[in-house]
Amino acid sequence: MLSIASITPLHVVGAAIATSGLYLLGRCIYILYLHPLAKFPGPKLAALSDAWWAWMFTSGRGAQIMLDVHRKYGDVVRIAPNELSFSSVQSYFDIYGHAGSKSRAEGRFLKTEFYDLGAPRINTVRDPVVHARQRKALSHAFSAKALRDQEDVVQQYVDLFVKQLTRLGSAGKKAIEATEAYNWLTFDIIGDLAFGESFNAVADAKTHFWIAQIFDATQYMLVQQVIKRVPLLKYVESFLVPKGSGEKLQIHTQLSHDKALKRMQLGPDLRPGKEDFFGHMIRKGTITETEIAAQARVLILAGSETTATALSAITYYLLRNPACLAEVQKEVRGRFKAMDEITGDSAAGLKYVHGVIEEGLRLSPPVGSGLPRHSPGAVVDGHYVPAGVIVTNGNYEMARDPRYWHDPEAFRPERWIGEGYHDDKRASQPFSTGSRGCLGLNLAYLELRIIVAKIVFAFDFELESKHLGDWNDECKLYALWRKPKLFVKFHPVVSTAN
Ligand code: HEM
Repeated sequence: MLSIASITPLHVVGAAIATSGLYLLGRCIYILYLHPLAKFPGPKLAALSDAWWAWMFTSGRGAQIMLDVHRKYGDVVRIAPNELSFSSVQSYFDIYGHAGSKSRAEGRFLKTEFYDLGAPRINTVRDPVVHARQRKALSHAFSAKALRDQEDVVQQYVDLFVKQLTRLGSAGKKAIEATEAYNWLTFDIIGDLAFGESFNAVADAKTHFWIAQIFDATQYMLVQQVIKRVPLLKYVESFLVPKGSGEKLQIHTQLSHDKALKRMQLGPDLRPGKEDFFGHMIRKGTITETEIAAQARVLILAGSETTATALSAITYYLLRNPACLAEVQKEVRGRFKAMDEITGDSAAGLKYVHGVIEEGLRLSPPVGSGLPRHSPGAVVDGHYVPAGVIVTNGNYEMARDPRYWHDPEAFRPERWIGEGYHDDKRASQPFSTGSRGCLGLNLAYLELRIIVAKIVFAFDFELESKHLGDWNDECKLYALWRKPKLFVKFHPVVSTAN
């Protein structure tokens, strides 16, 4: 027996270690066997600590890792002590579809604190009442009339883009890096609709300084969210974010304010009688310069990067599937005699183009991560999920699930035509669904249809990056997809001089 007098510092340290060890052991036993989520399968490390989730999220391979864990563990996987990932059509609609059908916050799956990224804006605001107000105010910019008005802007930049592809590519002799070129185009379109002035990226054939900040700035913001959940990562932050990305975020924020101020000064009617993103609110005096800056940043990123990512994937898949490229060329060139016949309406009738777009969005969804929500205490696909548990349902996994898709890894535009292969098309949700689903969906389809139809009409494509591996393996997911270089020769088949 030890007497008090004989207790040494070593004894104290030993006792402290033993107590901590017992506590940790007790906690592990609780988390693995007694916790309300203990019955759900998943990697043991994920159940024990947020570290597994942080690794998955910051690895650049998050989408593929989630695909693998669902293949291994099934439809419901515990990916953190207090988080479940689902992967079924039923769970997708249980989680994201709910919000649309309920008028009060109660019973809804609301966005989690992961979305707390500075001033609350349309895609990050968590309070459902504030969100509904913001969405209603912005919805004018996405009405059917606004969309018709916006088509002129889209057409103007697409036509310039087609000319630039001919010029820069010396009529097909030189390869063009398509992922960057698509960014010029989609950022110019959205920049014009948001700020009333182009970034001039297509005209200058150069990524605008403001846009160049976005990728690193977004990665930086997301890593800060991961650090909030796993504070120890602060010590290795420099390995998780590109150098200087914190400063880039500041520059980007400042530039947004400058552009927003200019937009306010331009007044409501940028193009008389035609809607842009903010004219309606400026006219009614319901938006301030700071709010324009915040919303514009979101709209520009949400509306450009996504569409450019879809176009890059579509181009890759067409080049890797020559029979599909020939089929889409046949459809477009058979339907139109001149470029100016290609409009939002006329392109909407192109079934194969529709299939090509949907298939690109299915195989390479531009929003690649699961969208986290808090369970209100509800049943998801037959499983009761206690209140406060974080849930996601990855679209990436669902869109490659053989239960829903015939030959899921294959690019088959024809699956979207008529009965197709009898796939369950609800299993591809690139725009999400419900009250937090994409507000710009119709604008995105308008752009994609016009751009795909026009470039297929105007050019034969030739892949210069011949050694590129599988597109999704080459892309890295850091909130946004960092895409590989995709060098393409665009051979003009019609005159694009005028
Ligand atoms: C292919 C193109 C696009 C894809 C795949 C896409 C996808 C998505 C997805 C998945 C969400 C839900 C995000 C979440 O829950 O966290 C979303 C939200 C949103 N998107 Fe898109 N998007 C695209 C284009 C656009 C365009 C062109 C705009 C307009 C400029 C836009 C504006 C928005 C807005 C404002 C939200 C937030 C909606 C809300 O929370 O009420 N998106 N988008």
